[in-house]
Amino acid sequence: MSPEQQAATAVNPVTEAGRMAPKNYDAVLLASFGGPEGQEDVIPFLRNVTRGRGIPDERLEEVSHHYRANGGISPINQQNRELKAALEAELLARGIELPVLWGNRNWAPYIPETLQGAYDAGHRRVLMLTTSAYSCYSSCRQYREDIGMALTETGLDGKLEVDKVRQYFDHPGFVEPFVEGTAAGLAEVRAKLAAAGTPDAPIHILFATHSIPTRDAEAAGRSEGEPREFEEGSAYVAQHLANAAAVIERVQGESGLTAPWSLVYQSRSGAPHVPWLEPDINDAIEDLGGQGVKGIVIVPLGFVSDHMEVVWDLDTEAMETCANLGLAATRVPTPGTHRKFVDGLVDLICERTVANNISDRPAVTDLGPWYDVCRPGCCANFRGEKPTIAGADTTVGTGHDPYPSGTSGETAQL
Ligand SMILES: CC1=C(CCC(=O)O)c2cc3nc(cc4[nH]c(cc5[nH]c(cc1n2)c(C)c5CCC(=O)O)c(CCC(=O)O)c4C)C(CCC(=O)O)=C3C
Ligand SMILES: [Fe+2]
Repeated sequence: MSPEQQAATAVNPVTEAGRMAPKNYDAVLLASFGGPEGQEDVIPFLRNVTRGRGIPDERLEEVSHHYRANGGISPINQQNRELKAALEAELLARGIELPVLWGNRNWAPYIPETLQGAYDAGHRRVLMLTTSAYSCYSSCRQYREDIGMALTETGLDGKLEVDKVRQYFDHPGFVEPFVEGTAAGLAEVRAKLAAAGTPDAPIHILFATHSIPTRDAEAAGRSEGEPREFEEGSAYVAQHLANAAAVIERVQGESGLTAPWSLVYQSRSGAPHVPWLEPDINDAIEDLGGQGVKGIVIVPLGFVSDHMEVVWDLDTEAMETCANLGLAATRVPTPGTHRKFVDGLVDLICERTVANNISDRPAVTDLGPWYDVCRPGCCANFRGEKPTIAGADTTVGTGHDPYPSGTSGETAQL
């Protein structure tokens, strides 16, 4: 460990394994992407999303139609209101007194306003839970930066402590809804093929996730100077592959159903000359059709709720590709507010809290359980470093942690 890292762990109660000792949090922050709630919101929302990200205007124009076709409304905000209510209900049922606050990256309620409101209401120690399960810049570091910048902007750095729940891609609460959905999806497509008089026709399972630039994929979940190697050179890809294999194994074990599978990508953005993860789901469907596959089960393994990227890119576009090729197809639900997912998220909160602490940290792949505190340099932002929380090398949020290393914070005063 470098002297800098040693200094960082001396002020952060973080163990070697990237764990943070349980604390007495006084609020949970449900942090999400945000989405437009009417036609007049579409363009301002897209500007917020793409600020400084080098997305061509043609792509924005195209994406605006996805929202416009839905009345200018993204389903994501309502889904988060429902998730917030479900989390509150489960916390209450377990007798845990933690309010759930909600803040978004790209639309109201915005994260800085939520944090200011939290502070004004007397909260001092907040645990952030995001609606992103995997490791990459967009799904992990960007949220850490959003908090880092919000604390700096509001002048709350050093006054309000914010930590983050680990990336939960392989938590059973996230995975099990996909297991149920995939088993049901396989049965459904098999039944459709049987009804068409081809009961034994081949089916293929496509695990779908968001494409990201290959440079971001390579930097995902990677610590500076760390020897850990990931499949296909990317923690983002490796996490999806391992999770898909875990889903397949469980589906077979529980239902006896199985089919060949592959990991595919969707929602590619950015300039055409910049390489992003491939293959695109629509290209994959065409290839499979050409190889004689007759049924497709789409599992949106990269996503937490049935938001626009799911209802447009999968339910509209990918399903249309299947229909054009005469393939029987279905799209499996995302975890959304599935009982097991909500329970799992509350378990993840309990991993971090002194009251109702859960010391067992389940993970269905051998990549996890992922880190509570990101290692130095993890998921690099190639456009320049920003203040971040929840990293071993960060200087905001927990950088001002008043607890000595390894203590629970139970008796500490703020
Ligand atoms: C990995 C990942 C997730 C999964 C993790 C997670 O769930 O968070 C995700 C989710 C989402 N992405 C969403 C929407 C958009 N993403 C965009 C652009 C981008 N996404 C990227 C990555 C991801 N995105 C990237 C690398 C870009 C390029 C710009 C940049 O480098 O930052 C754009 C701009 C237009 C375009 O280029 O498509 C939009 C509108 C919505 C909201 C949907 C709704 O409204 O219901 C959600 C949940
Ligand atoms: Fe996105």
